[in-house]
Formats: sequence, structure tokens, C-alpha cells
Amino acid sequence: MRLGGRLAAAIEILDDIDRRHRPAADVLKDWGLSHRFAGAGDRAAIGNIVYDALRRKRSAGWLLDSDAGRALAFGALLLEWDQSAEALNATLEGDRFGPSPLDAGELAVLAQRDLRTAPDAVRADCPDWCAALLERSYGEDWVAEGAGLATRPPLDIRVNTLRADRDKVLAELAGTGAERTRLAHQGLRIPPIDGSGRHPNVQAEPAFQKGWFEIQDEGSQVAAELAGAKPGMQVLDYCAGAGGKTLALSALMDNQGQIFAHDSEKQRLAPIFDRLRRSENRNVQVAAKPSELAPLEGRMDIVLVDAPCTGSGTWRRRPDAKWRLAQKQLDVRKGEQRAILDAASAYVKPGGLLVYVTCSVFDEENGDQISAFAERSPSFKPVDHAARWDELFPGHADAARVTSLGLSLSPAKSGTDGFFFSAMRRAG
Ligand SMILES: C[S@@+](CC[C@H](N)C(=O)[O-])C[C@H]1O[C@@H](n2cnc3c(N)ncnc32)[C@H](O)[C@@H]1O
Repeated sequence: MRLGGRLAAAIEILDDIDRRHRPAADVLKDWGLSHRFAGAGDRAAIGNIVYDALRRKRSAGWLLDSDAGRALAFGALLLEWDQSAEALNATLEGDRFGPSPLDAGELAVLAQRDLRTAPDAVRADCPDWCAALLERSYGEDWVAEGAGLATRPPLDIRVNTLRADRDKVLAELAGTGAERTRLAHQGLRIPPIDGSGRHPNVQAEPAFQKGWFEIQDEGSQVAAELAGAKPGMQVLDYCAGAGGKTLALSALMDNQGQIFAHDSEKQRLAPIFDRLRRSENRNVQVAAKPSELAPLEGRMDIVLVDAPCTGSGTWRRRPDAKWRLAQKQLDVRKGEQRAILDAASAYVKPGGLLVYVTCSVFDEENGDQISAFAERSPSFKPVDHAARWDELFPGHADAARVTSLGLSLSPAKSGTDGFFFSAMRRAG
């Protein structure tokens, strides 16, 4: 397929996502199944146009003064693919599989628009109702932070130190562009790919099958490191899900001590068994049932709450979620976070740590939850987060926002997904 055909497909897919409110990944998959002639390269390029358009939806729409799939897809190419309107029109001229070139009306609107003069929420590429939330979290930096959440993400890897080391995995991934991460001590990063390219399928590598590494955003790796799990400790991962952080904690503990992996939804835990086998994590016990948690009350050195949240910190990777998010969902998550903090705190031993993590960038899910919890439970006091950051990541004071309640990471500030981390010590 040439660019015209790929662009036409992206427009069709964007219109379908909008009309039926379906997740982008599902619509792309269905499109691939019903267009078998499209090769892997075509599907990757179409996916890139669709995801770029969803990340930059406000900017792309504003440039052409329309929310239609056509405007978003053309806008994506203009903003993210280094294309000019003239070059695009020349490419589309006479391509019967492509959309019609930009017409005189569209070209006139485009000629008048300069993104630097666009409204703030457009430049931040966020829904209007989220602008106030971002502004509360980031103050005068909120537009730049919103824009950071609308960029293409890298592919991050965590080396499993139980089976390999960074040099060994780097050698194995030679040719992929992988390099050491700036912050995470066992991380590797394959930078974002330009234009129609795509990241290599690293999960097909024998090294992945041998458990040498996992795919995990650097921010998630940093959060796991900050939790401070050490060999011999007793740790409860209260919202373990598929086990991303469980595996990281287990490696940090060098398989010594015990991690209990719990989640209220049994099916969410299902992938953890395979992952544990592949990675040779031997100090993890899956505790799916609430009754299995009872004996742990007041006995854990660390209880990690990787809380359910809006996921606003991961908008780079799931930009369609940005447009589906509604106030109601945020309110539900806040209620869950509050209840989980209260329930999970019971398992922390005197002198132990309650660690709260989200992949949200909204204060309402982060610092607000911590200050409200500390008020409800005065025996828990936030640790010195500045000292904790400096001890683990010396020389990187500029890579996190630190307050007395916790610290946060973001694409613009840290080069990672958006994460919030807070640790509270229970009085001894
Ligand atoms: C952010 S995800 C966890 C991701 C996981 N820790 C990782 O690193 O891959 C949040 C998890 O919290 C779980 N959850 C939601 N409500 C819960 C509750 N009341 N108790 C325990 N887990 C809960 C969800 O099922 C979901 O798997």
C-alpha cells in the first residue's frame, strides 16, 4: 500500500472509533482481519497514523477546524510525520486508493492557523474538563506536561537480574537501538520510532523466552525501586494485577524473603503464573483469596498499593483512553483508592511501610489521597521523599517533582510515563 491507501484506512478506522466508542486496538485488529492483503508494514503505518491522530487529536482537529477522522489523520501527518500540505497533496494526486487531496477550503484554514496561538487545552492535547486537573497538578507547566503526554512513547525493558544483566541483554538486542535508561538501574530503552516505523517485537526474542527481560515502562521500574524491597523482607503486593511490579520487587529481593501477590480480580492475576515461571521468581506466593491475607495482618515490612486509577499517566500509550475518560470514572477510582488504602494499611507491621503508587498525573488521585489518608490514619507518616529520591537517583533532582507527600514522574519532566509514588511509615 502507498501512503494514500494507508491514510484512507486510518480515516476509516478513526471514524469507526469515534462512532462506536470502541478501543483503538480492537478497531485496528478488526481492520487487519478484514483486509488480509495489508502487510505488517502497512498495518504498522496505519496504526501509527491512528495513534498519532489520537494523541494529537485537539491540535490536529484545530489545524483543519474539524473533528472528523479525515482532519485528524491529515493533521497527524502534518504534525508528526514531517509532511507539508503541498507534499501530501502531491503524493495523493492521482492515487485512486487515497482520500481526495486537501481542498481549497482546507488549505485556506490551514494557512491561517498557527498552533502557537491555539487555546491552551488544544496545545496540551487534552479534553477541556481535564485542563483544570492538569493545571492543579502542574501549575504553569501544565500545557507542556499535557503536550508531553501526547508524544510517541519509547519501548522500555527491565532486565531480570535473576537471569541476566544489562550488558548481556544489550548484546542480545544489538541492532534494535536499545540503550541504558537514564534513571532505572536495570532498564533499557528503545527510543520512539519516527514516521511509519515500529518497535521490534522483542517478545519474539529467545532472550525474552528465557526470562532475561520484561517489558516495563521506566517509570514503573523506578516506582518499584523506590519501594525499597530488600532480600529477606515480607512484602504484600496488594494490587498485583499481571505482576509487573511483583516481578521487579522479587528481583530486587534476589528471590529471598517472601512476596504475597494479591488482586481482588482473580482473572487479572492469571498471567502472573507464566511470567513467574519464565523469570525464575521463586519467592512469590499468589494470594488470590481474602482468606489467604488474614494471617498477614500487621506483619508486612512493605505493603505496595499499585492502585486502580484513571491511567492518565499512560496517555502516550493508550491515547484513546484520554478521550473516553469522564469525571464519573475519576470519582469511582477515587473511592476505590480510598477504600484500598484503608484496607491495605492493616497488613503493615509497626515500623513498616505503606507504599502507594498510581499511573495517574492528577493530584486528586495522588497527593490528595495521601493527605486524606494521613489524616484518617495518624499512625502513618510520609517518609522524606526528597532524601529517598536523592539516595536512589543522585544527580537527578530535575527528573522528578518532589513534595512532602510523595514524588511524581512525567514524560515532560522524567521521560517516563506519568507515575506518582508515596511511602508512609507506620509508627513502631
Ligand atoms: C494499576 S493495576 C495493577 C498493575 C500491576 N501492579 C502491575 O504492575 O502490573 C491495579 C489493580 O488493582 C486491582 N484492584 C482493584 N480494586 C482492588 C481491590 N479492592 N483490592 C485489590 N486489588 C484491586 C485491579 O484488579 C488491578 O489489577
